[in-house]
Amino acid sequence: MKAAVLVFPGSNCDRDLAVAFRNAGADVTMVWHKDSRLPAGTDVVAIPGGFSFGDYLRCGAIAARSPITGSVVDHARRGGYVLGICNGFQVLTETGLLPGALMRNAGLKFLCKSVEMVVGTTASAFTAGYGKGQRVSIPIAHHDGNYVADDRLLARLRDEDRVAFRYVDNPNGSAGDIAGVLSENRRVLGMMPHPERAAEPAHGGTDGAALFRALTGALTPA
Ligand SMILES: NC(=O)CC[C@H](N)C(=O)O
Repeated sequence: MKAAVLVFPGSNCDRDLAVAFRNAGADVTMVWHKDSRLPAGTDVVAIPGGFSFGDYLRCGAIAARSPITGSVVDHARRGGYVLGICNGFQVLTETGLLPGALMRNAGLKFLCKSVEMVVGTTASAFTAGYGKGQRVSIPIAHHDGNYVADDRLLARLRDEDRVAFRYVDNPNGSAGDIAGVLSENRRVLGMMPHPERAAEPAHGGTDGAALFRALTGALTPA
């Protein structure tokens, strides 16, 4: 399975994300945002956390207009997989690949801690390694993680079983306690918590590793 990890000026979780994918058995290529094409045969595009372009304008807004992003949108429209974590989730809402928006945390503070989440659905290549309703503990580190969606969108996400993760104790004001959402075809996932920061025992927790294992396993030919 081939993963392309994007790197923007200000990305700071790109190498951790690459390590998590490699440990799961993926073949990883780092891709600078000024490239306009993804490596041939890319199965998954991974958009890492950080502060792309210093979070100017809105988090992820400038990265959503980088040369590589057009190829990411094409990849997703062709049915390719995309994983956006934290700033990556913000980029995905800014491109329109995922609905809703990420606004300032309700408490207006940067939050950096581990949070409990519940797995909302196992019906995706990202979440198939968990049990439905399973509780996982994964770190967050953001100031704009407040997921905003109107009632219609919330009902739609719920009816289509697209809420991948929910906070147990909502840290940032997110609508519907949503911590991660899937696209309509279930191949694009955006999530605020960082599974790559809970992927090996030295991190203090390994609940994030199942995501990388499940995704890599699902896309690796037998
Ligand atoms: N860790 C991150 O990706 C941070 C995301 C974003 N820049 C924020 O603080 O909201």
